[in-house]
Amino acid sequence: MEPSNLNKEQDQNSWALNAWTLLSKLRDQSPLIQCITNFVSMDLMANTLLSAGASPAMIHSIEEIQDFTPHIHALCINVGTLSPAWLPAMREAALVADKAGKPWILDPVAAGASRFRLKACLELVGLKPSVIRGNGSEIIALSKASLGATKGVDSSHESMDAMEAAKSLAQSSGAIVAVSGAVDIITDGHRVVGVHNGVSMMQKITATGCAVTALIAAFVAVDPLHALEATASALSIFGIAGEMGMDMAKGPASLRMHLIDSLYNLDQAAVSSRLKVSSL
Ligand SMILES: Nc1ncnc2c1ncn2[C@@H]1O[C@H](COP(=O)(O)OP(=O)(O)OP(=O)(O)O)[C@@H](O)[C@H]1O
Ligand SMILES: Cc1ncsc1CCO
Ligand SMILES: [Mg+2]
Repeated sequence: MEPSNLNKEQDQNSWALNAWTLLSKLRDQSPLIQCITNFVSMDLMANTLLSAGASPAMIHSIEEIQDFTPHIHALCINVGTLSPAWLPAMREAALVADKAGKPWILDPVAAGASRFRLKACLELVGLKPSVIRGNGSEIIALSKASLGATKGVDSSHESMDAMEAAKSLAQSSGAIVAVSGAVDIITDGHRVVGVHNGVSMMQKITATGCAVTALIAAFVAVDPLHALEATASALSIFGIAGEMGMDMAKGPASLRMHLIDSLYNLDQAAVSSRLKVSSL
């Protein structure tokens, strides 16, 4: 084998081992993940976290944050069905999590769809999320701080179109930035990693992006000092569950069910043989 191919294979093996180790830790530790999320995603997000081994809590009232948030292991904030009443609770939870040293992850759903949403997302970016995960259009809007040609919550860009936007957002915010798509891109502003798992039918199930953001929160909860690796691992594990689910599915509705079952049943052999991560 060519030395460069040998290096790639060793790299792949070490990514697979790391992803499996993190999933095993998650199953052992069952981290408590607070989710302040949109009405559409609550069910899929909670079930994704449960099937991976984490403990979800959809607690979003501002009255509960001072008591509850210090006890969590990570926080996921998703602006999907944002209204002015929700924003103070999001701010407060991000501040309390940060003060308690708990990682928090931002999903800037449809960031470029309106001025209200963009301003809210930019303000949340300023509250030091560990990771920002969006689709191509969301990351481009956030990085340029401008409204975009929008299809609402769906992306009108390929993830690769958002490569430079992702790097620049990571550098300006200090967060790890992940862009989902056919290839998921994960960057700290310097290093860029690509995850080549998943199936395109996942885009036909609403809130798969929201669900994988929450899964990233759970992975970062068990390895907070390596947020880039934890983020890439979560995206590859979710993608592998999608691939295995697709082998049994007849369409989006049954894929949703089989994806959750595959995530729950995932073993080391499947992770080792299917995981595809590369440096970009
Ligand atoms: N073409 C594709 N091929 C393989 N996997 C894909 C493809 N597009 C998206 N995915 C996977 O589907 C999941 C959701 O990504 P997507 O980019 O659709 O998020 P999103 O637009 O934020 O979704 P939502 O807003 O509905 O939550 C990710 O795990 C991603 O890797
Ligand atoms: C469809 C939809 N609308 C607002 S949030 C959401 C879920 C996917 O992001
Ligand atoms: Mg989304």
